[in-house]
Formats: sequence, C-alpha cells, structure tokens
Amino acid sequence: MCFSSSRNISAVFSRVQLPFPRRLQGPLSAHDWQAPAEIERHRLSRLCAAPWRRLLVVPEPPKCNRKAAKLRQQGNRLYLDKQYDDAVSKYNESICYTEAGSEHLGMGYANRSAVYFEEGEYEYALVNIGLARENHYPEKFMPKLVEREEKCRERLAAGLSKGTVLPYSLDLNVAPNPKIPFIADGIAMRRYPQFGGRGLVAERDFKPGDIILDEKPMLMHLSSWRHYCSCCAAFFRGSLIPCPGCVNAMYCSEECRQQDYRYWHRFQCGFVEQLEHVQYVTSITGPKRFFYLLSAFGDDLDAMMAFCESEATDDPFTVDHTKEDRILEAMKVLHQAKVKQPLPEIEAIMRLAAAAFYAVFIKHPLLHQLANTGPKKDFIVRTFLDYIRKNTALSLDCLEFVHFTNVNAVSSISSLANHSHDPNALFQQRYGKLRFFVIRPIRAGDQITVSYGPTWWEPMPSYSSVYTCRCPVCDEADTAWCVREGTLPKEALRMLDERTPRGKNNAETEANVLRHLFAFFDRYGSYHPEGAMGPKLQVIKHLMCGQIHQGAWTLERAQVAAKVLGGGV
Ligand SMILES: C[S@@+](CC[C@H](N)C(=O)[O-])C[C@H]1O[C@@H](n2cnc3c(N)ncnc32)[C@H](O)[C@@H]1O
Repeated sequence: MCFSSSRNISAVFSRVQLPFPRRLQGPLSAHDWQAPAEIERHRLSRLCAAPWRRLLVVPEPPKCNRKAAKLRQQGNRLYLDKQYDDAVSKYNESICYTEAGSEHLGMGYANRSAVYFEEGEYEYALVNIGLARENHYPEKFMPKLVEREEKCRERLAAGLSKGTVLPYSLDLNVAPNPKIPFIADGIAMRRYPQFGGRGLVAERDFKPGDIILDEKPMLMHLSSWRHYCSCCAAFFRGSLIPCPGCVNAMYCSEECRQQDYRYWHRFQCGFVEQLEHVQYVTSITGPKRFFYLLSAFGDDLDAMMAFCESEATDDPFTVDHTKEDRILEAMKVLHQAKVKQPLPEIEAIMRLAAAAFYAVFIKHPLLHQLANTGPKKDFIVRTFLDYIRKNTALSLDCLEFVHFTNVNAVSSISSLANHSHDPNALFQQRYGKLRFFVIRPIRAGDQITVSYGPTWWEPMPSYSSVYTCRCPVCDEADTAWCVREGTLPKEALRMLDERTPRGKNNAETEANVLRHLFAFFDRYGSYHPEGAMGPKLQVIKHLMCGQIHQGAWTLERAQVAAKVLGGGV
C-alpha cells in the first residue's frame, strides 16, 4: 500500500547492512543458494559476501532458565517502581526464555498476575494465576498465590471489575454476507482500472455508523515481538503464552498458537533471528504467504506449483468462508491478484530479500526435502519475490497504539479497498481485527473507499505511496467530488457543536458522542465536503479508535471472566 518510502529503504540498508546491488536483472534463480559455500560464489552474494557470512552464522537464542530468572528480576524491579507495562514486557520475555517443564514458567505467570492485581484487572490476574498453577508454580510460594486469588474473587464479587460490557458495539451492525460472515451483505468486487484493477462496490445503500467489515487478517506482520499475539496481532493480551520452541513468538490463545504453527511458524521457528537480519520493512509476509499456501496444499509442492501456473479467479467473494477449506480457497484467490509492480527503486532490494529468505529457509529440513529439483527451487525463490511485490501493493498497514508497532495485514476482502483522499469509510486495524465503518452516506453503485493515511481534512505531508493516486480529489478532471448542497444550515452547526467532547470523558459519553456524530453525517451528508465537517470526521476517527481500544480490553475481560469465574459475558 503506502509504506515503502525511501526513508524505509535507507532504514533497510542500515539494518540489513548490505551494500545496494546495482545490477540485479534477469530471472531470480535459486540455483546457487543451497549451501553456504555456494552462496558465496553467487554474483549477488559476492557483492555482499561478508554480510552473507554473518547471516548464515546468526545464532538462534536458546531457551535458558538462567536468562528467564534474570529477566524476571528486571521485571520485579520495574514492578516495584510501578512501571507496570514495562514489567509485563520483561515478564513476557522471561516466559519466552523459560525451558520446558521448568517452574520459572509458573513464576513468570504469577508475577504477571501481580501486575494485573495492582492495576485492578482482577480477571486477567485470575487467568495468570491459573496459568501459574498449570505450569509448575513452586509449592513453597503457593500460599501467596492463593491469597491473591482470593482477593481477586472478593473484589470481583464486590463489583470492582473494570467492566465487561461494551459501551459501543464493534461487530457488524448490518446484515452479513451469508458466505462471508465478516462483511456486510450487498458489497461485491468490481473492476476499477484506474485503481490498479479491483475494488469494492456497494450494491445497496449504507449509512454513517454502519460497520461493514470486521475481518481477521489472514497474514499479519508485526514489527515487535512479545507484546502482541504473533498470529492475530491482538495487543498485549493478559494471557499471552509462549511458543515452546523459540524465544520470540507469543500467542493470545492456544487456537492462535496452533494456527500459526500449522501454516507458518513451523517453518519460522528456529530461524527467527536469521530472518530478522534479512527482513526489511514487511517483506517477511512474502515467504509467510508462500508457506500458508504450501500448508493449505498439505505440503504438496507439486500441486501448489501446478495451481500457481494456472489461471483462476481473483474475486475473493467466490470463497465460502463458512467451509472448512476457506484458507486454501482464500489463499488461491489472493495468489491470482495481479497488482502493478510497486516502485522500481525497491525492486532490487525485494530481490535481495527474496534470495536471502531463500538462503535461510532452504535450511529447513522439510523445505530442503520438498525442493528436490532445480525448477522447484527456482519456483520457491520466485514465489517469495512475487509475494513480496504483491504484498507491498496489497497490504493495509497502520500503527498500533501503545508500542507504535507497525502492523501490516494482507487480507482476503479488505485488501480490495482502494484509497481515496475523500473516503466514504474509515478503516481501523486494531487488536487483531480489521474494521471498516461508514462515515458518510454510500449509495448503491458507489465504490467503497478508505484512506490509507491522508484525507482532504487531514493531509499528511510525509505520506508517500507506491502508486500515483487517481482518487477523485487528485483527479483534476473530476470536479464532481466536491459538489455539495451548500453551506451547512445554522441548526446543523448547532447540532455539530452540541455534543463535541470537551475535557475528560468516559467511554460511555464518548460512545454517545460517536452515535450523535454519525446521526449528524447521516442527516447532513449531502453537504459533504463542507469545511466544518472535516474536523468532525477527525473526531469520529479518534473516538472510534478509543472505542476499539476500550472494547478490546472489555471484551477480553468478559471472555476471561466467563472462563475463570464461569459467569456470563
Ligand atoms: C489494498 S490494494 C487495493 C486493491 C487493488 N486495486 C487491487 O486491484 O487488488 C492497494 C493497491 O491498489 C491501487 N490503488 C489503491 N488506491 C489507489 C488510488 N487512489 N489511485 C491509484 N491506485 C490505487 C494501488 O496499486 C495500491 O497499491
């Protein structure tokens, strides 16, 4: 989408420390990438021989109880200083380093429960106490844990929960598509050549406030470990559990751990550090997408190659998401997407990344065994490159709240949405969900657009995209986009001012302001884009972010409460 700015490219080179290869042309081949000695003979690797050698000897940190204990002590110091977020980060790191079957795991969870207890998050504290019990928490410390558990239950019984009821529903609030339950019925794919090919079209009217998409991204990339679920990118869940094999990946649930392992992490685990040395920006989603498709084909590389050489539909609305084979079918459709080549200046670095990823992944015993012919090896490295290119164009990315982590998502339906500086919907990628909500009336036949960053009311001077924008605002020949009914009548301006949040507001008040603003845009939509409306659209975006943030924690708390207390949600 919009992220491959030259700023990122220079960051790449300082991170990867590879010289920029100027003459990289011709089809990429895997032929020389099989073993370290051969890699060094390759023309590309000669250009960067020393870094390649480094890449191949990057050690993978093993699980280590001594390190786990040290990290936990660091966490304890932060806890005593009341720096609770940082303390949980250290405890999470400690949990990741713990060796299998060790009491350090139970102690890490117990310490995390202490943080949540101090923060008044009694439900999360209880979950962590449960995890501590299940993971060899030492008997000698058990009375302290039991005491904390009792206090949590007492406080919850006294009504001291931070809340388990959402002030603003974040689910789809219109009829869903029967075969794709996470998108509204009445939305389809249409060809928009000026937007690089495909886009989303409304087949019925939608009104401001409608939540028309609530999708779990298929492929996520996170720029930071141990704060988010490595599968769905849910932020800092109270119950993150570690991958038993490596010290990096954590998951919000056993379900996410298994899904990630099945489709991706079984190839990544054991190579994480090496891959981190290769990776630039979000290029890892290229190999990730390759392994998702390979796994969906049951590790049958021949079948995958045969499919990739065939022509099939690129319309994700043909996939029935209520069926078992939805991942395979959705990945197949995604494979067929034909997107324009992103910026030529990043082509060389994408090739370099694809080749370097290949050099790492081919050491994986299963891939090594599957790639038993030259054409198969070439197919792998070229598919890495193809997917790195396509993901650069197709992904929707954004910054998460707390650690300013870049979350980059490629998804079945949402990846179809084109950018406009005057969008009729806004998108938010938060807590493992991609949501589109309508901000002004959409009529049947309109293209549904979101903004990848800049809008007419919020220009972003540093924004650089991988395409030339052809939206109505940027199209000089299009004068229709800003035709409106006139200036807003006085009563409309009064309505606008009436409920604008001032000072401190709680989630409930903010939810009401949001409803009020949506009602305003519904009633006065024909005056769009009147200047006074811009700041209000910004308020909507801001409030919606807040509701999603509050909502994610509330929902998690409610789910956790149902699990640990057996209560209703
Ligand atoms: C998330 S995808 C959107 C779906 C894409 N049009 C397709 O055919 O699959 C983003 C890509 O669509 C194209 N695109 C989106 N918005 C555009 C715009 N306003 N002007 C020109 N191209 C656009 C660009 O190629 C961009 O990299």
